[in-house]
Amino acid sequence: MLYAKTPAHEKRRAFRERLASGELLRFPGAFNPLSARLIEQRGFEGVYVSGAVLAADLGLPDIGLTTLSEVAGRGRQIARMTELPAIIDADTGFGEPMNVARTVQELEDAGLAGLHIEDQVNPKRCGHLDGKQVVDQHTALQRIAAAVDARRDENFLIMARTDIRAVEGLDAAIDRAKALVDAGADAIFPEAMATLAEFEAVRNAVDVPLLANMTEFGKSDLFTVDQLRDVGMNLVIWPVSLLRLAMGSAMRGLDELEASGSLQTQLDQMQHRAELYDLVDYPGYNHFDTDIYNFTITKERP
Ligand SMILES: C[C@](O)(C(=O)O)[C@H](CC(=O)O)C(=O)O
Ligand SMILES: [Mg+2]
Repeated sequence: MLYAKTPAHEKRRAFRERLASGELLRFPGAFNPLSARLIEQRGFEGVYVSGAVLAADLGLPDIGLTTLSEVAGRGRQIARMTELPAIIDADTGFGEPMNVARTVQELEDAGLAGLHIEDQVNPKRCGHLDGKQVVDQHTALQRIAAAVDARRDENFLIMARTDIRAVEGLDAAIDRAKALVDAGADAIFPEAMATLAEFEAVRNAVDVPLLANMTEFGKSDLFTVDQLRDVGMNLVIWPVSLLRLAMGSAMRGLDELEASGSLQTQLDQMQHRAELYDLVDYPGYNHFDTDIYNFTITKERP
């Protein structure tokens, strides 16, 4: 009801404990607060808040146009809806190391369980596109050191993402991952790995938890959870997938509506009113006022 009950520090503590166990935790990307609830209801271990989705939601490309306030605001709306830990994409940290420090504190205050900061230059781009550029190692490490220094909850996860694989190759990615860990990163997000063997090579090089990005239409094949577990990954995200599914479904629905003038044939594609009301916990509001939930909804689709 209303919001999740688990306080942020407790979500972070439990998240760190699970991460330390070495298991693979699955974090689909929530494209809005309601979808975070769905991710929880469907049995996943956490929620990812994607920068690409945040930008796309506003009709913007993913090139660093969104502001820290927008990102923190959306992160807060999503994190408070679920008992699960939510980790958020902080892009390049919104500027210089001092901006990174402020970013960490804002996102901590917003109730997130952690974030990732990447080593791209500004303007950044999706990690699965060609033509990326990364900052020098010193700058990349400064960003992470500033992030680690700024957090107030030691369980707030500071993950370093490196985009260097697509620019300078796997050896450079391994070197940078090691340096980022030495700078204090709690976890590494090796972006745009081409094969499972590449994930495995990073696994063999560092001891901290590793994240695999299973974004569609990118540089990585869509490996299964079992395959990623076998090569020692600890977190997997499907950052934009729910938005892609929802928008694909919306496109087909609109085409049908435009063509036939009715959505009657689409009902079985839709979340039923009863499912929606269950997700937003209508019955729970009787706690305040028993006049609120005093109706029944038939679950059959006409
Ligand atoms: C993970 C990512 O940073 C995101 O913003 O969700 C993107 C995803 C995408 O654009 O497909 C990325 O750079 O991989
Ligand atoms: Mg991103």
